[in-house]
Amino acid sequence: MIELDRAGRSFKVKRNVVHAVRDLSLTVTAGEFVGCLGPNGAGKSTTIKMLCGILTPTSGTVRVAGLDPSRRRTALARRLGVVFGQRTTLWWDLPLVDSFALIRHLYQVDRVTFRARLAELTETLDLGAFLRTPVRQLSLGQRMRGDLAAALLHAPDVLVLDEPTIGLDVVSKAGIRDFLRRVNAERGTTVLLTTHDLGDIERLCRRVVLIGHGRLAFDGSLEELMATAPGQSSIEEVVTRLYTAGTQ
Ligand SMILES: Nc1ncnc2c1ncn2[C@@H]1O[C@H](COP(=O)(O)OP(=O)(O)OP(=O)(O)O)[C@@H](O)[C@H]1O
Repeated sequence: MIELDRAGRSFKVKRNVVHAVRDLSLTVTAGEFVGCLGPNGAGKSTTIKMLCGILTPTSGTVRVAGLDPSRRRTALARRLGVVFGQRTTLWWDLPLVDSFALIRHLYQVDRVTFRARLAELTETLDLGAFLRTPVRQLSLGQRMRGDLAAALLHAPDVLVLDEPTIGLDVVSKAGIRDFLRRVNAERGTTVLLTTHDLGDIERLCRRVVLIGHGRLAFDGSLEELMATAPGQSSIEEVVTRLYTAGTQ
């Protein structure tokens, strides 16, 4: 469902070249739930942007649902849902429900299907109390639930999330995690998420990949991740050890 084959992305900054992602090969199959970790500046967001077609790789290839994201953005949009925790895709001044109506038009979802999906998402994400509130007046937790609904209204096969729980309180985080678990288990949606919150990884991800200096530094199960540092009992300790052992 997601394939990166020796993908790389560099940026020219004045006279220097920044290699944000280098030689990254990764395959995520349909129905997987994969968490992506890495220190600040490791290349996670750049990778996500290549998966969405926002950035074109400068080397290697990227495929999502069999499509080249940067060349087939419109076709890909029907198969892919994206949430950036730090930036909303909703219309700031419009009531949430109006953003959803615009998304229905953009993705050409028929009215009956749209109504059924919106009702389901409103219930599972508990959106009812603020559907008519302008997005700019929503709390961060409410806005994130709105963004998740917006990303799923067209029932994509793949959901890519860049720090979806950033800034949320423990109860909001638990709600979002529970929702994501259900989306993956019940709809079979493939999920790739980046996070700095190790609770997201522990509670959601069967597979963990770690990016350091733009390269793949680890790919395996949570148990295999823990086994990289025998004697360390918490995921925080294991990840700290990996980050300080050359991935940053
Ligand atoms: N548009 C750009 N121009 C120049 N350099 C960039 C650009 N985008 C990213 N970079 C650089 O690429 C590297 C990887 O950045 P990226 O945002 O992918 O990291 P990240 O793993 O998502 O970090 P964080 O966890 O802090 O969000 C960094 O050194 C960053 O400064």
